Amino acid sequence: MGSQDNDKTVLGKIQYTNAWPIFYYFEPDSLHGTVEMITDVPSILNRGMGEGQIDIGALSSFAYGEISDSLLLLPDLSVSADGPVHSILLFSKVPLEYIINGRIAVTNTSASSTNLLKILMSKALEGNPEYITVDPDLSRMMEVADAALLIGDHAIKASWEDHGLYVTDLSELWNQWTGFSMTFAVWAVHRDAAENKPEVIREIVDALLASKRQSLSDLSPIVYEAMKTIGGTMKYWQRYFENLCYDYGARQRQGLELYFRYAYELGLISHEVTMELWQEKTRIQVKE
Ligand SMILES: C=C(O[C@@H]1C=C(C(=O)O)C=C[C@H]1O)C(=O)O
Repeated sequence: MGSQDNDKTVLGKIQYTNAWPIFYYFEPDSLHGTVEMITDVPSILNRGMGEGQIDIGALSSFAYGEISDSLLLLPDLSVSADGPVHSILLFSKVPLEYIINGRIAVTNTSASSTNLLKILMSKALEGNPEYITVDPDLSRMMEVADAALLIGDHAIKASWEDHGLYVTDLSELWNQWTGFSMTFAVWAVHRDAAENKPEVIREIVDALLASKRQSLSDLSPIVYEAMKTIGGTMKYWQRYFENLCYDYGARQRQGLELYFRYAYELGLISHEVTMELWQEKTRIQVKE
């Protein structure tokens, strides 16, 4: 697996604002290796990782879980929230408890959030709704369903509209129900790319970590860019980015382990997920 061209490394970048801090100062042209970027919504990147066109980069945590055997998790990188996330939102005509056996339209851009919804509906609310997967367009979704799940910038823009719908933040619901944090995106590398070109991968990981550090030390360039391209106020974006967590430590790992366990119990993932860090693998290789 991985891109067939050994001189080129293909990197997946999530186009939503929630992932910007990790990519904002990442400049592929400044690296020694040749790195090609593919920027898209999570579901497209998930497929690229799964089919091997993408070697390294961001993907839905759920998609990582599905193919964890062929991937290694990159350290200290994620899009997580320990409570509300503000951009994984279920819009409904009536309060949540009345739609647990209804019809829910879910965005075709997601994997983690659609499966989080299934876990919450089934295990927390003991419901069994019908799901339809469609383009992320709130008014169209509400024409064909009782509720609509949007993620990323689609959810953010819809949350600013005056549509009179109930809004449930799925990350907040997960946190209230389990007490755990939720990780929506992780960064991972194909095992063969990690093995065949360790220097390039090391350089990419260092550059992503450096971008994250620089972004978080002063959010204002990202905040202005978000205002310019998406809209909204400075205060909104400052709070939005400050509320997200970009780390991947014990807290995020525990939340993700629980999420994968529930996904397995419900048959959403066909196997139990074992998470292996790229760093651990490198250390083992160094010792050998
Ligand atoms: C926080 C978010 O997380 C995103 C949600 C994803 C999913 O549902 O599969 C994937 C990547 C994340 O960037 C968001 O979209 O708002």
